[in-house]
Formats: sequence, C-alpha cells, structure tokens
Amino acid sequence: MKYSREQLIETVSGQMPEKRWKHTLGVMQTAVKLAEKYGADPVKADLAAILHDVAKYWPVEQMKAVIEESSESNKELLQHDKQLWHSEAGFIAARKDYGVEDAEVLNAIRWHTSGREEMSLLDKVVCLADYIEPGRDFPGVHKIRELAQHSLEEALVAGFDSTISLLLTQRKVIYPLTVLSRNDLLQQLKIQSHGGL
Ligand SMILES: Nc1ncnc2c1ncn2[C@@H]1O[C@H](COP(=O)(O)OP(=O)(O)O)[C@@H](O)[C@H]1O
Repeated sequence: MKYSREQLIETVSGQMPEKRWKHTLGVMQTAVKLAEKYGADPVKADLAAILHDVAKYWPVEQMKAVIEESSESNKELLQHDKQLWHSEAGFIAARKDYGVEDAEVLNAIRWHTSGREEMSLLDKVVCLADYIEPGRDFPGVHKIRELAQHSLEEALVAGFDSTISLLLTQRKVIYPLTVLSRNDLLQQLKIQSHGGL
C-alpha cells in the first residue's frame, strides 16, 4: 500500500461530493459489521469499502480510458450502461493509483455493483453493505436489512431483485452478470437448505 488508511481516506474523499463520501462512510461501517458477523476479514472489508466508489465521479471519458488501457480489464463492459463502469475503473485505480495488491479486496471493489457468479465472502459483504448502509433509502431496503441479520445470500438476492425490478420499470438493459449472480446465490441457498440435494 502506498498510503496509510488516513491518507487514503483523505485522497478518496476528495474525489467525490460530500454526500457520496457520507455514503462511503456508511458502507465502511456496515461492511465491517457484516464482516465481523459472517467471518470475513474486517480490515479488508474496510479497505474495499473506502475505495469502492473512488471512480464514481470521474468523467466518463476517464473511466473509459482507464478501462481501455488496462490489460486486465473487461472491455465488454463498455458496451453496457455507464453506471456500471465505476466499479471496473475503481478496481484498476485501487491497484495502480493506490497500490492495493490484495486480490480479495480488488475483487470486492470490482464486483460491488454487478455481483458475479461464485461471489467470495468479501464480495458479498461489500456488495450488501452498499445496498443497506444507514443512509440508503429505497423501497424494500428495510426488508433487505432484516434479511441481512440472518443470511448474506437472502439479503443479496433481495438487493439484486430491487435493482432488476427498477431496471425493468425503466425499460433498461440488465447487465447479464447480475442475473447470473442472482441465479448462483439462489442455487447456494437451495444447497444450504437441502444439504446439497
Ligand atoms: N445489473 C445491472 N444492469 C444494468 N444497470 C445496472 C445493474 N446494476 C446496477 N445498475 C445501474 O447502476 C446504477 C448504480 O449502481 P450502484 O453503484 O450499485 O448504485 P449507487 O450509485 O446507488 O451506489 C444503478 O442505479 C443502476 O442504474
């Protein structure tokens, strides 16, 4: 890491409006709590949460350029809604600009919006914290917070349901990885409840 936690917070918070930094503080607090509850590493959860929206307010051209130039990025994402780009750009920036080397932390930043199949425990914690941090207020958030008390997977399915429902009402294209992620979580829940049968 190039920066101490304090330096990181100062630099990252300077890249977004106050309201979005407040959201980030909420995600940090919630991600650490979820990590402690479900057995993920709270230090990694905190680091991923600090950085998860680092690229959110970058100009679209900057996000695009960073994704195009990186050898490890998913260029296909550029065919999808711009709203999805900040996670990939943030993942690249976390490594390149902030010196984050931990693959678990980098992945949690990368997949925090879309999810992915076989989400890691840390991916789940950060993605769910993004849905339910205390500043969030959208239809269904209370239910997702309730579900988060007993199952990461149930809560995440409900979170993805809310995103997908909203996209349907807006007649927007759904990024397929979110559907695959939701299907995979449902499969995980089925295995948990039937003991693998
Ligand atoms: N699977 C998806 N397909 C298409 N668009 C999506 C998908 N998931 C999220 N989005 C879009 O990206 C936006 C930003 O998502 P996210 O970063 O999680 O939210 P926020 O900006 O509230 O932190 C959503 O409001 C939605 O418009």
